[in-house]
Amino acid sequence: MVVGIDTELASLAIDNDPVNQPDQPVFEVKEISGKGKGLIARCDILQGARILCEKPLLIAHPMPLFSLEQHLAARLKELSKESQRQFLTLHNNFPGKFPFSHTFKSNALPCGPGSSTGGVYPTICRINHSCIPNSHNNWDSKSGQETIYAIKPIKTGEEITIPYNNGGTREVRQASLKQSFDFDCGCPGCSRSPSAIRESDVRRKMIQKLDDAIGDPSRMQGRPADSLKDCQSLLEVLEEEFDGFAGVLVARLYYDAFQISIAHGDQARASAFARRSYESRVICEGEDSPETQRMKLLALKPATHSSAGAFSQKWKTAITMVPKDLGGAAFQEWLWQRVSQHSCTLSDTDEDSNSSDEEADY
Ligand SMILES: C[S@@+](CC[C@H](N)C(=O)[O-])C[C@H]1O[C@@H](n2cnc3c(N)ncnc32)[C@H](O)[C@@H]1O
Repeated sequence: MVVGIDTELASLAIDNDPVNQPDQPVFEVKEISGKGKGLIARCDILQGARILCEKPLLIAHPMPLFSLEQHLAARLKELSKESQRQFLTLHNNFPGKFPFSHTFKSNALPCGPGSSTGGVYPTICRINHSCIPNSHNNWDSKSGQETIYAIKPIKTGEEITIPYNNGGTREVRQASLKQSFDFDCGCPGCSRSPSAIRESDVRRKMIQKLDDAIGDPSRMQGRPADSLKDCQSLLEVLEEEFDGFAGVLVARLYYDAFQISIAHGDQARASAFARRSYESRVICEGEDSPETQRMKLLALKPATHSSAGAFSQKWKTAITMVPKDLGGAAFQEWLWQRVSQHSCTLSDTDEDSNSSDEEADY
């Protein structure tokens, strides 16, 4: 059975409001062996719960060290005594000359993905890095705040962690953390046995390879079924490497699957992929984040996307064709149907770009 517009989604607003009361934080700041201070959960925290939300003490754009020192000194004077104390007691990896700049650099988080503007926060900057993080940090441009959401269930006593870098093999991650923050990562991912690290490195390389292939527009145009297959494979590798939900990486891959589908006219699957991206974003950033809301809108109206039908209409479906009565496994089968019809994988050689794609309406 198929039904019309997804009224369930239209009225859906997933509630993951703060678990955190000002007088009862769900974490405590503690000394952690080999890492300085860190945040430890004081109770079990549910996946998708908002752990913390803070305004920056200071923000700064990239500038030479000397100018940054002057800029920070001036801004610091404008802060309350308590905020000054909070900044001055943050970790400094490079003590000595330029204390304000080096404290800033040891702690700053980008104000949004890819932003060169950085911000420092009294408590969020106590959160240590993990290559297999259990939390996600996100800049909310509307409220001008950084938020931290639990992307996995966190047990009482467990450390709350976020990723400081973009991944890669252990060697690549260690080198980038050393260069940017001057520390040797001691997270669970980096402390695995040599054989487990080798296996992890193979997965990390596969993640990179699949990501590159998915982002290739000519492949998306000429061999969309293979691009979708790569999305499905990426999902599996991410789950294995990240011990379950891989956070925003999953939201992004569903958005890629959305784009592949909608560019070939498949509104039904595009809507279903956007919905999954929306649900993943809610876990990572909450219901009200702009990206979450964008995914929700695309799930409801996939044809409004700028690349709708841009490559072809050969997979054309109407949004009303999303099956409503299929259970988990059967829905999965329907969702990735175009993948299972085509056995080609990343390792296969390139063939005639359209040879594996059918001209059929579903
Ligand atoms: C933003 S601060 C985090 C809070 C810091 N631990 C503190 O005491 O305030 C970043 C610093 O914490 C330490 N750190 C963070 N993650 C770590 C990890 N995975 N392994 C070892 N040290 C880590 C490093 O010294 C790093 O430069």
